[in-house]
Amino acid sequence: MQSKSIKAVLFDLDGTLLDTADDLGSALNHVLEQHNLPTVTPEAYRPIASNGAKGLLELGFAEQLSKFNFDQLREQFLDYYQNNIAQKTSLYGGVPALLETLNSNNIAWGVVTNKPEYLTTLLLPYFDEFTASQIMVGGDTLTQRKPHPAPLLYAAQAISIAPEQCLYVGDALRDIEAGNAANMTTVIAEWGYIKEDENLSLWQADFSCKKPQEILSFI
Ligand SMILES: O=C(O)COP(=O)(O)O
Repeated sequence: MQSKSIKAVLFDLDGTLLDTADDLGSALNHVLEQHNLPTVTPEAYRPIASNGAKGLLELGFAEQLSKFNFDQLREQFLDYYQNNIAQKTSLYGGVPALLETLNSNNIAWGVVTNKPEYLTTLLLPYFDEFTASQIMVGGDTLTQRKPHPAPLLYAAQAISIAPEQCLYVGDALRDIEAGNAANMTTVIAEWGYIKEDENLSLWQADFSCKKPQEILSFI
């Protein structure tokens, strides 16, 4: 590994390190079934999976949404998800090897997600790889969440690495906006939940990768 100025890698979680879409989709379909509405296919929910409970409920309920109490739907969704959080979720191929290489080269790494902290704390222990993570910042750890840079700046400070020496890797525009605003080097995780017609060149990321291992070339 070449020695450049990058000393830490911070990652988005859903759609970047973990493929959580099918457990999120199951939670959505459970709520839809409870209300006798048609369920949603993986092809439809996967590109939305990074948008959390709100984005998925908006997709599934569409124009029916206004007929329901949104907070109640969200609670049903989160209850089901919490109780079934790691049924189908897995690390993306190449992620374990990437994290292993970071560990063996003493590159600090951690997670900055918009997923609520209680769910993230519940999910990460299902995967031994996260024991080496040095920081976890959830969507409600601070009052601001991505695309605001505050969670990223907080993570960098917690691991005592200057933001300019951090990479931030994510699969959503809000990840790249947050990373750029935090003065980090930003990388698009193209293997994540990105719509087919998305024009990634408009995101203004520093780099874009098709596979997790490619991230090592920036370090
Ligand atoms: O659950 C969410 O809201 C999205 O989570 P992410 O930031 O890890 O993509």
